[in-house]
Parts: sequence; C-alpha cells; structure tokens
Amino acid sequence: MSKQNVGLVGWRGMVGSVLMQRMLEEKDFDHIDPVFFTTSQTGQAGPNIGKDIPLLQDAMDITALKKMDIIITCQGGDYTKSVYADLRASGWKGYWIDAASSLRMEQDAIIVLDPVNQNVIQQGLKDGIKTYVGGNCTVSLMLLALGGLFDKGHIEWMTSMTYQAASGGGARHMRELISQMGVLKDSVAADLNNPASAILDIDRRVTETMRSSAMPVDQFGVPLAGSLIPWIDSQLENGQSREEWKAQAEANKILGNFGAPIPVDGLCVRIGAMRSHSQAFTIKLKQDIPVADIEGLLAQHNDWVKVVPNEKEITMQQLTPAAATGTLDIPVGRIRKLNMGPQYISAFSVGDQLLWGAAEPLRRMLRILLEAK
Ligand SMILES: NC(=O)C1=CN([C@@H]2O[C@H](COP(=O)(O)OP(=O)(O)OC[C@H]3O[C@@H](n4cnc5c(N)ncnc54)[C@H](OP(=O)(O)O)[C@@H]3O)[C@@H](O)[C@H]2O)C=CC1
Ligand SMILES: N[C@@H](CC(=O)OP(=O)(O)O)C(=O)O
Repeated sequence: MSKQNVGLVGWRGMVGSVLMQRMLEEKDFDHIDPVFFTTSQTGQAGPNIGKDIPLLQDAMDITALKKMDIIITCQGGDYTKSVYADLRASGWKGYWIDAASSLRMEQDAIIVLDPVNQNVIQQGLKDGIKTYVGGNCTVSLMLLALGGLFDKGHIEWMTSMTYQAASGGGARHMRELISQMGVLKDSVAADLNNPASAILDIDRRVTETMRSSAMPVDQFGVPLAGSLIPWIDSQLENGQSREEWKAQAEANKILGNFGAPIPVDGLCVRIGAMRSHSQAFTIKLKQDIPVADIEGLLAQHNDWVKVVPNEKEITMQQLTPAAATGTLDIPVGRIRKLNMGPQYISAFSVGDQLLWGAAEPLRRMLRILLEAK
C-alpha cells in the first residue's frame, strides 16, 4: 500500500521543532511521504529528515494542500482560521491535525490525548470525524497526571491552580524571561560578589531595576523574572481568564463528558519557569479513598505518569520543572488528605508543556491514523 502524503505546516516554529524532534526519534517519517509547507520560504529546501523530500510548498496554496491525505499544523490559530474553512469548502476530505486552539470546541473536532481518550478518538474515527486537535497544555498535563482518578469516576469536582512556564507565550517570551533575569543579575553583580554587602541594599536595587525602563517587557508587558503574572490569555465576562475557562470546557470534552461535566476551575498564573507547567490541585472525591489506593490508581493509568511519594527530599528532586523538562514524564506528588475532610485531597504535578502539552499528542494521532489505514 502506498504511504500517506502528510503535509507539515509550522514545523520550524517552537512547537513544530519539538514535534520534528519527536517524529525523528520515533521514526515516524519512515511511515509517511512528508511534504513540508511554509508561509515564508516557498521553494527553499526543507529540513534534513534523512530522506529526500520536495522543496518547501506554499502553506496558503489550497491546491497543494488538497493533495495531502493528512495535514499536521503547528503554525497557529491565525493560519488555521485563514485556510481550514477554504480547504474544507474545496472538498478536501483529508485528516487535519492541529496544535492551535481555534477548532478545539467545534462539534466535528476531537481533542486528542490518546492515553486518556483513546475510546473517544476511536469512536470519532468510526463516525468519520476528520479534524483532531491537541488540547490546551495545562489541560492535557492535568489529565495525564490525574487520569487514574478521572477514569474511575472518582472526582466530584476539582480546582487547578497553575504555575505556567514562559514557553506557553512562545519563543520570544522565553528569550525575554532570560533577558529579564540577566538585567536583574547585572544590576547587582558587584555586590553579589562581595559577601560583606547588605542583602537589603541588593534587594532594593533589584526592585528598582525591575520597576525601571531597563527591564525588557515587550512580550510579557510586565516583569516576570523575580515576579509572577496571575493572568494568562484574554479576559472573559465572568471574571475567568480564557486559560482558566479551558480547564473545564476542554477536560470534559476530552473525556467525552457531555451530559454532566465535572466542575474544574482555578487560577492560571505565569511564573519564571522555562517550559514546564506545574499545577496544584484540590480534589473533592466522591468517596473516601485511602491515599495508597489513589497513588496506585494514578500510577497504573498510563506509562508516563510517575507518582512521587509525599516526602520532602524526593519531592524536591523529582517534582519540579528542572527535573521534568525535556522528558515525557508526568511526575505527580504531594498527594495527601486535606483538613477539609477525608474526601478532599491535594496533588501537584509537573510536565513539559511543549512535549505532552503540545507536540506529542499530535504525532501520536498521526500514528493512530496510519494504523487505522
Ligand atoms: N507555545 C506553546 O506553548 C503552544 C503553542 N501552540 C500552538 O502552536 C502555535 C505555534 O506556536 P509556536 O511554535 O510557539 O510559534 P513560533 O512563533 O515559534 O512559530 C510559528 C511560525 O513562525 C514562523 N517563523 C518565522 N520566523 C521564524 C524563526 N526565526 N524560527 C522559527 N519559525 C519562524 C514559522 O513559520 P514559516 O516556516 O511558515 O515561516 C513558524 O512555523 C501557536 O500559535 C499555538 O496555536 C499549542 C500549544 C502550546
Ligand atoms: N496558553 C498556553 C499555551 C497555549 O498555546 O495554549 P493554547 O494551545 O490553549 O492556546 C500558555 O500560555 O501556557
């Protein structure tokens, strides 16, 4: 059987580069005939993937896109909005796999996170659904961490308080975070090297610098290094940020809960981590379940979740962005009963928001499609 023509759009961006890296690691290109598209470099050579590929094609060219059996895009929501409807209107019946949020809540789109919703994906394929979209990073990471409890229907409601990395804003935000850190350090470099200097003088100068025009804030709008930003994405009329709204809306859609959605809400906060998002959960269980049983359910749910015992040393070593970044691991720990009662537990999880939070569900959906052919 001939290989599927797979169009890749947005492959050289930040999410796209992580996707490419994972596709090379998993030898996904051996199973497809890839065609690389671009919005700015048509006719130039594509990336080195160890086999011959055509020159870069125009990502706005509906006729070229129509030749693809499958299109994967990490180019962003504006791109999706500008070509998707026209491509479908042209009669294209191929599969569209997308990292952007624009199509997530459409009725004829499935949000993909196969370790959690393989059943929903398989049903979608049977029903002829052709559009598969990666979930919001915090939502996907939450469901992978707590899949064992969702799967068994143990959660009555939950809150998620997030600690989201700079990468969620894009590559320029990551650069700005590091630049901000550098400006702060430079403002007190001499005193830092002098053990006799007064810490309150150092602190005062850091705060002055943070509030001064020396601080680069073009991307975030305000300092993030040495501070935090308790708002992510746009403002909704009900007081939620759009990022907060996604938690309940997307999680229930991913799980296929349409009748009685599980309430999920909380505050989303940007912090000075590079590319791993963390989340603190308060969970109301439907019944009192021993902590050891909860840990067992979580650990068994998927191959990537790693339960971290609720002990100081191992938590500090393993339950951090520094430990999780660049890996597919989803550590989850700080699992304990809360003072509110035996049905209330806490948990804390971390995950690389460019891997499971963005690229990995897309390449796994590609493999699901190839296996279904
Ligand atoms: N950042 C995140 O955490 C997440 C992002 N997403 C989605 O993915 C989309 C893309 O995000 P992200 O990868 O951060 O976007 P980037 O800004 O890194 O890349 C987007 C596009 O910019 C173009 N580009 C222009 N100059 C450069 C350059 N010097 N290096 C690389 N690319 C360049 C490329 O398109 P071309 O080759 O056509 O010129 C590239 O595909 C987002 O809009 C969002 O919808 C989804 C989940 C998480
Ligand atoms: N909004 C996320 C990143 C992101 O791109 O989310 P979404 O795919 O839902 O637009 C963050 O800032 O961390």
